[in-house]
Amino acid sequence: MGSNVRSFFVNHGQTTTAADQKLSKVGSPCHLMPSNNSKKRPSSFILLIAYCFPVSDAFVWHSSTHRRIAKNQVLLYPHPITRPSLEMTAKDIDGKSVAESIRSELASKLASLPADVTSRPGLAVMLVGSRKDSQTYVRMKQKACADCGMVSFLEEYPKGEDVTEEMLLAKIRDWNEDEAVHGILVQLPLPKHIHEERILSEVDPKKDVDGLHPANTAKLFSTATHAGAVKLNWKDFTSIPFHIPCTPQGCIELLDRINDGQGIEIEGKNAVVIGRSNLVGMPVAMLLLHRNATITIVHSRTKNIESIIQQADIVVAAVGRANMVQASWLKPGCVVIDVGINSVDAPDTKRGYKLVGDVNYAEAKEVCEWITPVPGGVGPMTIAMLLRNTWNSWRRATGQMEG
Ligand SMILES: Nc1nc(=O)c2c([nH]1)NC[C@@H]1CN(c3ccc(C(=O)N[C@@H](CCC(=O)O)C(=O)O)cc3)C=[N+]21
Repeated sequence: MGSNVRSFFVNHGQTTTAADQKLSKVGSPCHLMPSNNSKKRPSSFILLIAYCFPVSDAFVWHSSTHRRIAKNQVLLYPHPITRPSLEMTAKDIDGKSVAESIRSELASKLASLPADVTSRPGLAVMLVGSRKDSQTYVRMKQKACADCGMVSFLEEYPKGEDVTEEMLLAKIRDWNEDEAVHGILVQLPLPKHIHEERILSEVDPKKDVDGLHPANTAKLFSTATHAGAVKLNWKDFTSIPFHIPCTPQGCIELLDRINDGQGIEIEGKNAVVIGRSNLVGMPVAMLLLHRNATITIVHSRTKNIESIIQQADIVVAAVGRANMVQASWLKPGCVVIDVGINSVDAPDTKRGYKLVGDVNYAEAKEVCEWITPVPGGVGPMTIAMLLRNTWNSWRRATGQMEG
């Protein structure tokens, strides 16, 4: 095999042409090797084909089984021998246990406060309407607070349709003044007749533990330092003197903690974010940018979405469409952070539904190196980051932390 040879194809007719086109789109030069002329094929190659091997950054596409290959799709498949660091099946990123350790760290910090510090971090949650999922999330947040020794306050407006913006604004002003409240969270979505941005803008930015106030968003989307001459340290969220949305923070925290706490290098990597919401897509792209990744945001109007994702070292999926991202869209060895929480019917389960991500997990696991499961991935991190934001807010308010 010459070192200039980067990709091989075994010709299996039409599909090879599709593969060829797709690979050239990805920018990988390919060499066709006709399989209908078996005499020309070195015998060792047959074994290699069976493994679908890459030679450094080159790939042989295994088409003979047609197993994971849908019409017009190419599967780029890593070989374990030529890439020793790559295992055939991805490792799960255990968000649940990372979140648990963050929560217990917070709990022990709170438990070991000096006796004269009697104040405790307080989180106020506003729940408007009677969505079942929102109720569940709010309950989880309150329990998380109690578990680690924080105080929580709940203001519920079950009849969402009767609520006026003025009522909500008045409550938020109360909380802004209340010294026992260090974090304010308005559970989203709000009923249609309520102007979401108007409500979120009323929250004191210092208490905006969701990081959704325009003042906090602006700081996240800026390259200014905000800390006088001191450069912000994007590797330590606790040192950042404003609030950052919880789910995006959780995504980065996971990237930093995988691989037995060593994390993976973000700098210089191609990161593709799928989705552009205020809550996740846009802020997570900014966080990746601050960590010197090259970012691309793809969305419903993006052309050639698959070939863009195929170039990603890091994929963050945050669209809310069950199993949208297929294994064939992923570059072998990439890291997948699946933010999607979609419920799909599952009549044989107790709840009658189950949660799945935006990524086709079972298939993707065979291609990428690391992947977050759903549930048990990003979800629990969101809550852990909310607690940490509330803790930081309290420390700043009580003069225990600069900034
Ligand atoms: N202002 C605001 N802030 C939010 O942070 C916010 C919001 N609105 N609206 C809705 C989304 C959703 N969200 C989740 C939090 C935890 C899990 C979570 O812990 N999920 C578990 C499973 C939970 C289950 O089994 O139902 C998991 O993924 O393992 C999921 C989703 C916060 N959100």
